[in-house]
Amino acid sequence: MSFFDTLAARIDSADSVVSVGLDPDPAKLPDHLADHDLPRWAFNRRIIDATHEHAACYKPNVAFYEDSDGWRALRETVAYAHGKDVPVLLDAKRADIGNTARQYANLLDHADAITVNPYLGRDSLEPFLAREDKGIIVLCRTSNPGGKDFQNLTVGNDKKLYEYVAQRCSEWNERGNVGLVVGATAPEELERVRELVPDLPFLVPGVGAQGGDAEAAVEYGLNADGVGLVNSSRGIIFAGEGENFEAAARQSARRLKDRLNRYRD
Ligand SMILES: O=C(O)c1cc(=O)[nH]c(=O)n1[C@@H]1O[C@H](COP(=O)(O)O)[C@@H](O)[C@H]1O
Repeated sequence: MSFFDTLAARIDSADSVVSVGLDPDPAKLPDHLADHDLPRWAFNRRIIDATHEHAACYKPNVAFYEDSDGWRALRETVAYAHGKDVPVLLDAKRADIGNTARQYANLLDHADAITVNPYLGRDSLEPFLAREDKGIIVLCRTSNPGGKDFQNLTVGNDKKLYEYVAQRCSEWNERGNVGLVVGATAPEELERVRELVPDLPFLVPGVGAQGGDAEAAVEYGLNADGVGLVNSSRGIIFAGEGENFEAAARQSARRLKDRLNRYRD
């Protein structure tokens, strides 16, 4: 089964397009988890318990796990999410020259989908694109303020770089496994990318802590089949503090789900 078929089924069963970002910043973890063998895993387990019924997907960003305990915490987290029937999108933003990219693509042995960056070109993505059953989600127009520095430059005669990226990715979607990252903080670009590539599912980060446009995220982030994801990380996992942080996370995930569902067909 392809990643997007799995995701479509999950969106349907959870009635949700919420991607819960698992970015367990060690500086923000509740004190009572500090003595745990793997505090990030202890935190994620509680977050997953609290939010899984509202989650279409979990999106751990590997930046929060790139140390020896972190990789262990990530492995436990992925297995636990799968145990709740929720797919996992590894936010790694990788790509490199061919032989290195082949190694990076092995990350997909541990997850259902991955984010990659397109700036080294087609061959740098090929080892990822070859994984037919996995989702390959390519950065197109990112949500950060500097997203416009390069991505909005006009290249060639009349197109923005992010527009080229969208069109190339659509051509590279020979196996039906490609999606795009387009931030909710750039609603005009989001609308434009949807116009250019009507069929690709988008991962739309930037709602919640970054203040992006939730309505645009749903209107343009989902394809005609209603497949796509709207991610919030800090806005959900750090909604509360202290011993009862899970309750606030649950409420925040449910609220985001309900809010986004108001804009779904
Ligand atoms: O690829 C991403 O997920 C991503 C792309 C982008 O343009 N902007 C963006 O914020 N993200 C990621 O989405 C998450 C957003 O986190 P919050 O701002 O806490 O909701 C982080 O893991 C970011 O790295």
